[in-house]
Amino acid sequence: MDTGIISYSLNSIRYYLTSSQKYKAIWMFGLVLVSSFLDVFGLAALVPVMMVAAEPGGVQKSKYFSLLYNSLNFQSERSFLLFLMVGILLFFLFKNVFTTWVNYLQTRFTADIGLKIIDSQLSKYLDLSFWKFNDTGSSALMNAALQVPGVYVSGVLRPLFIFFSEVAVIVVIVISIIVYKPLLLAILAVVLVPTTWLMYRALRTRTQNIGHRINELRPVAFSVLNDLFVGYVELKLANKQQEFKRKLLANQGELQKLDAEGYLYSLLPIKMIEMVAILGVLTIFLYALFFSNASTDLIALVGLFAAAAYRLMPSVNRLLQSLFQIKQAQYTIEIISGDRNADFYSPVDPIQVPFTFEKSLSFDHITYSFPGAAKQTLKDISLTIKKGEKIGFIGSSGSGKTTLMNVLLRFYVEQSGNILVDGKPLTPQNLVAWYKVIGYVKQDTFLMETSIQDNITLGDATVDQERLSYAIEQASLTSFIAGLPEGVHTMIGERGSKLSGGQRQRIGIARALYKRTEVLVLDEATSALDNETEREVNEAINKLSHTDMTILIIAHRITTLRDCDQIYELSEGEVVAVHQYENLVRQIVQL
Ligand SMILES: Nc1ncnc2c1ncn2[C@@H]1O[C@H](COP(=O)(O)OP(=O)(O)OP(=O)(O)O)[C@@H](O)[C@H]1O
Repeated sequence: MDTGIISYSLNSIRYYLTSSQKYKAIWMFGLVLVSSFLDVFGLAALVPVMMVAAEPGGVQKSKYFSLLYNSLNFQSERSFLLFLMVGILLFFLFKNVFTTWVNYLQTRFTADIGLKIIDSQLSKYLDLSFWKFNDTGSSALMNAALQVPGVYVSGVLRPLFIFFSEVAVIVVIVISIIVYKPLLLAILAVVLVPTTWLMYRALRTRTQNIGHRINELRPVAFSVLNDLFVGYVELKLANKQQEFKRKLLANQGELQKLDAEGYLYSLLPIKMIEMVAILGVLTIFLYALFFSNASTDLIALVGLFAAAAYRLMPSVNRLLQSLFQIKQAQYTIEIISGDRNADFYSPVDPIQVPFTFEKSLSFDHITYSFPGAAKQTLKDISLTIKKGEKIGFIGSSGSGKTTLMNVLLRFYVEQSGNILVDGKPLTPQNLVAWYKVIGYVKQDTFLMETSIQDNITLGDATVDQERLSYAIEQASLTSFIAGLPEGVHTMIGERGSKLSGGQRQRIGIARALYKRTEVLVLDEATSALDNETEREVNEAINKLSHTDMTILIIAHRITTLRDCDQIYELSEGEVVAVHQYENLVRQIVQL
């Protein structure tokens, strides 16, 4: 009917199936067919048995039943009927056990594919280049990684099975009608095919649009909900919670409406088909009534038409419903097979070479501009840092400090120039080795809702206790942790809600130390830290100054840079000055 959407769906699955799974899919489809036939056969067998049972002496009148009766040597009609009833009961029992088993296998199979798609989606998104990752946003990614594969399984895979099994059932019915009465098929085709086709044409675009709109609305819901709960404090203080709640409710209201509309469309086909079938019956009747030469054959034909249409209708209905379901979930196919543009990804190169950092680290004529940006964010930056040095970076907001560090961390890749480690450029082939060397403590340290220990070790199953104690000590966390009832096993709350700002940053520092970071990038918090927090963080940085760690600090307060060997000042993506701490302080005092 619409080979487009069906072949599109099949192609999307093929990508995820191993060759053994492809065979399994065919085998599964065979089983689904058998269960559909059992369903049809069960109902078809019931009617003649009931008719024979209802009529005394009916067994002998029927050619097939009398044959069976005689060949099995039955002595009374009553025991034969009992035999038939038991047979039917056993058949239905078998049929239902069998179809349940097939349903189970089918759901297991589709769930396996669903899991594979989630896996592949996650791998895809974990390889996203950082700018594309930021561009897409976490709400959309969360939706595309979990929700979309779920909808794909229920909205594409399962309906595909239904579609094919109904096609097979319809084909069998049609063949039987051709054998039995070809004229009937012609009438059925004239009545049912255009209706079904028009019905599908009328609703398919609408249904597809509903799917797309639902897909637009879902990430927005995640995002607003996230704002509502993460921004609990700020939104409450600003008296904005109700406004955000209204936004979420408006979003959910539209979603519910679309859901209802989609549901309504799925109910329409059967009603329309029924109307047309009735119209067909009435037309033949009217023809018989008004053209008196119409034979009794015609009346019989009406009966047959009604019976055949009655059996075909549910199948055609399920077929249409499955197509609509796939149309509504078509966006999931677009998402899981889309975004394969190589520019969006920076996967880790499978060939990795070992690498050491012994002497120096250089930014060598680094230039970077964000995709689509008119201006360069970093303009020809060159500077060299010796191993073990502590280097500060200052400059007004937006001058490019974080971007420069992101190039060093390889989240952004320079358009020209190189990052040189001991004179050798960083390439995709030494990225894994580089990530072992470098650590990053962000302004808003990433914290998990777990214990202090798990936050420092990032959930290491076997913890190196000595390294952990060293990291805690160097990050000035010893006395704080000692004062906690459960020590390092104390839970820190969601995103570290039970910790102070300084404690959070120091956990980040401890994490870098536990990892045996050799080059640490420290982005000092811009948010107004109170004096105590500032003292705590400075104390930790101070301690680090006496290690052989190379430290690059983006500072917003001059005092943080007391132990720095050099301080680079950036302005509009360029290094405009290099300072020593004392000179800098003197300059500021003079100002
Ligand atoms: N993902 C991005 N896409 C486009 N432009 C960006 C992106 N991230 C940052 N920029 C722009 O690049 C410039 C440098 O930003 P950057 O974050 O490096 O500044 P910064 O010196 O670290 O500022 P701050 O001290 O406020 O953190 C800014 O003009 C910023 O708007």
